[in-house]
Amino acid sequence: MTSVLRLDGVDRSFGDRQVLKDVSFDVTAGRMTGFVGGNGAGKTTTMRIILGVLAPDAGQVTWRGRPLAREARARFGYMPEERGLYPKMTPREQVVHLGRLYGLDAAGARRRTDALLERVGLGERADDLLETLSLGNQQRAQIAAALVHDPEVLILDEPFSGLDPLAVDMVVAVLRERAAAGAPVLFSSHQLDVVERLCDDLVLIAAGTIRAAGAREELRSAYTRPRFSLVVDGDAGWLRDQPGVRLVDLDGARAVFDLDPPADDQSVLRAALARGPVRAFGPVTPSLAEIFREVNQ
Ligand SMILES: Nc1ncnc2c1ncn2[C@@H]1O[C@H](COP(=O)(O)OP(=O)(O)OP(=O)(O)O)[C@@H](O)[C@H]1O
Repeated sequence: MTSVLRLDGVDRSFGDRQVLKDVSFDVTAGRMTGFVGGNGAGKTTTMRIILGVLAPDAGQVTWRGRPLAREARARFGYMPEERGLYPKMTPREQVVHLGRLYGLDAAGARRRTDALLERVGLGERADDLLETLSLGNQQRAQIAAALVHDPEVLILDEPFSGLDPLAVDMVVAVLRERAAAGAPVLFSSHQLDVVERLCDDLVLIAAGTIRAAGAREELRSAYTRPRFSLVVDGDAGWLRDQPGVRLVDLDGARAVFDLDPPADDQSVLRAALARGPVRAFGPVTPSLAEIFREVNQ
């Protein structure tokens, strides 16, 4: 796996407030990287530094091992948090216009626009004024706009906000196609369930500091404790008296617990079976939401 975009020791302050502190992470070719953090954590600021809209106070952004230059940035696709479409234009005019700005010829821009608008499900609304479209449809147009020049990298600030579940699935599919074609995709989102489903790699930021970064599964296993869940028929309260069992949650017949050595899962399962039927038993993998809460503590 090749890291193509790298941030190295990036600091940034606004006035006397430092909002990014030693931010370093990699974005890898062909992978989707989810950039996750609470409100004001520094995601947009980081993305704007990657795009060259803001300069870092210290540190650098490198692209394929070299400081990121203007020409390389022209091949980036960016979807800013504050969406920037012209309300009096139609999606078709808007996307063709952006394609031309990126250097496509008129016929190429039109061809690409038609294909993209169809792909994002806006084919039938392509000639309506943007201001008459629902927010979700405007968002679809934004996504087409970010893709019109067939960018080498995609940097997307909250690409799923305002989308209904079907539209989320559509955008997920489009982004996956881009990643499979080799383009690294960095996207921020508050929708942790979507991030969990979509990303290959994760970068977790809190208060301007990177708290965790790496492959999703590695992060998950790093945060996995020997935690189990058990569902029985009766009351699972007897678990309180099992040596080595630390109850995390008990709700009648359902229990979630951690095990301290030397207790092991099989002995707990045997103890449960000795008391009656066991309906479910297994290890609990932490959700991204739980990991997120933990790194924000
Ligand atoms: N131009 C600016 N001037 C002053 N402060 C700023 C500026 N831009 C951002 N900030 C501050 O920097 C911090 C990080 O903001 P940023 O927009 O990067 O966070 P974020 O993670 O994108 O948040 P959200 O998820 O709420 O969009 C915030 O406290 C914000 O108020």
